[in-house]
Amino acid sequence: MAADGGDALILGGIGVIRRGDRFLIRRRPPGTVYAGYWEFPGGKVEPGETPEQATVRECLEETGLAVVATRLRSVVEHAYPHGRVRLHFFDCTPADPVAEPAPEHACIWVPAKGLAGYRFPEANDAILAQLVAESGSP
Ligand SMILES: Nc1nc2c([nH]c(=O)n2[C@H]2C[C@H](O)[C@@H](COP(=O)(O)OP(=O)(O)OP(=O)(O)O)O2)c(=O)[nH]1
Repeated sequence: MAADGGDALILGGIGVIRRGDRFLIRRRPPGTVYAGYWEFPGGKVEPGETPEQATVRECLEETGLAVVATRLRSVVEHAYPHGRVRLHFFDCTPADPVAEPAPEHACIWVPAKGLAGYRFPEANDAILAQLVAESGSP
């Protein structure tokens, strides 16, 4: 982050949580970079964690849902004004097939085709296009 110097690489673990044909997204809270944008749950990798462990931890913290990371979808590097990020996007499924996110987290389930209606940080562009392509929409 910036406090470490502008050149520090921010390592992130992000969960692309899918149930059926829908994905779980949340609005970034006030006071964070890209506040008000939508995102996949996730966050910074802490010392001693793998990106996968960080993904599972952050998904639980930010949604209340325990998830299982099933596949590393991609690693995306992007230079933002606030710093360079390297984001590990993991495909995830909720550990409990009927559990719902805790209401206080204000998460929503959105089908792939609906994701274009939400504003995400730029590093997500390729992933969002992939999800739409995989959904088989015309
Ligand atoms: N969580 C998440 N972060 C994303 C996405 N796309 C994207 O570019 N980012 C960026 C924003 C941040 O620079 C970085 C993740 O940081 P974050 O601010 O969410 O991490 P955090 O929750 O650990 O943050 P904090 O505790 O320090 O506030 O990744 C996304 O889909 N989800």
